[in-house]
Amino acid sequence: MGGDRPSVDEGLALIRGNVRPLPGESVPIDRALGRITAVPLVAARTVPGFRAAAMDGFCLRSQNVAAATPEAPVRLPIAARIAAGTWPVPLRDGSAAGIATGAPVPDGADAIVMIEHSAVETGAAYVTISTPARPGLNIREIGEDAIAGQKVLDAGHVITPDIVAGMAAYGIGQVAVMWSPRVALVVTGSELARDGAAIDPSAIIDANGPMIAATLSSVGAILSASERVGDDLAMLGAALDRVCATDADLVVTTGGASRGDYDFVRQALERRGARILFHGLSMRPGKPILFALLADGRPFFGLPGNPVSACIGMRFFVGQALRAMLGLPDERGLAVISDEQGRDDTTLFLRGTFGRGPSARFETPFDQRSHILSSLMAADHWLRVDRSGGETRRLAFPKTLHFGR
Ligand SMILES: Nc1nc2c(c(=O)[nH]1)N[C@H]1C(S)=C(S)[C@@H](COP(=O)(O)OP(=O)(O)OC[C@H]3O[C@@H](n4cnc5c(N)ncnc54)[C@H](O)[C@@H]3O)O[C@H]1N2
Ligand code: MOO
Repeated sequence: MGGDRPSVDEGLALIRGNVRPLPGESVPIDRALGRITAVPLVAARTVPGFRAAAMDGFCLRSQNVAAATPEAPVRLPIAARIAAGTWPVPLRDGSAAGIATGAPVPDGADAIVMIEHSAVETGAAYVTISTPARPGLNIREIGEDAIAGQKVLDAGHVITPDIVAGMAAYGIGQVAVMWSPRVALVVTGSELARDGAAIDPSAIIDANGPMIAATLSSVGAILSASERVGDDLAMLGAALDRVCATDADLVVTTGGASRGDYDFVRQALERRGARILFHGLSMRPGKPILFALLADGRPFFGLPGNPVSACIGMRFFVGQALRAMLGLPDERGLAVISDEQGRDDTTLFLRGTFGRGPSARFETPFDQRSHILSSLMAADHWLRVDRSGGETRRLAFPKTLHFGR
């Protein structure tokens, strides 16, 4: 491969610029978890919808207890007991009503004194209040969380359990989400066996296929078609034709991305009229990655066969395409302090971990070769190091692809 490969940032920009967002669809709230909001969420209800008690205690008029102290408590008749889920009658001046957290505050009351600052007399007809209260004390005001019609979340958010809680509270029963991307996969390699059963001595077990399937499922994308082929141009071409005939939004291969005698991915693509946007990026590992648009415009990734390189391809580059499809912004790493010096004009992706010591340095004590999966399993973050023009940038990324913020 030539020495004039695009940089990682140029590659990411090419992906962003050539992958269109998918359409949206409407789903009920109980099927929304993990999906991505396609439009801003708007509250259907005002919350709180009424003035509500924030504490268990007594609602009253603050003026009536202005002089209350533990030494000189104020005695008030108990006019009612108000439970949550009931609608109270107005409170008469000079009286108090027992009230439960979440219950509507009656007209005429402007404060709630916590039960801890009260004593109910035998017979429960009177309460003594031993503290003054300011107007509004322990009352949740109407709409202080959200007003009906108000935007409560932007488009482009992964729906998490807390967002499900908000949607339920604000009366949003149905939500517009982005389609789940459908991905077709062709795993190439004559040496690949499916699992540990009776494999011949030169065979290895397919790691990339399961990794790709798992990555997709972890972000709510769908592995919609999957094939395995040996290193043979005709067989690869036929497999590509089959998966491209499906409704996949994106096609991925692993292996055969380099330039050896058995590396046919590029040839098979070119014969099918694909437009290669890059083949090789200035990075290590994962350098031979290929990104193309199929003749019909769908995006295609040829991931290198080395398992760590394939992981990087999925994590950062297929991940970028999925982000573009889902209307999500580019990912931003976290600037960290590390001893890694990088290499001029080559991005390094290093397996690492945040230091456990007080120095807060990012550490990279792992075997960084691209066939060593054990070190990738042990690491918890990627460190991306870019050095150019005397400047070094070090950014940490969570090891696993995710679309949260
Ligand atoms: N002369 C050159 N040789 C290589 C170059 C190069 O530039 N010039 N690049 C190296 C780099 S970097 C990488 S990465 C690999 C890319 O290889 P390919 O994409 O062509 O993949 P293969 O040759 O098929 O396999 C490479 C390696 O990975 C193993 N492999 C393949 N598929 C799987 C899988 N599904 N699960 C687990 N392991 C897999 C395969 O057995 C090989 O060991 O090329 C270098 N060579
Ligand atoms: O970059 Mo390859 O991806 O070194 O093994």
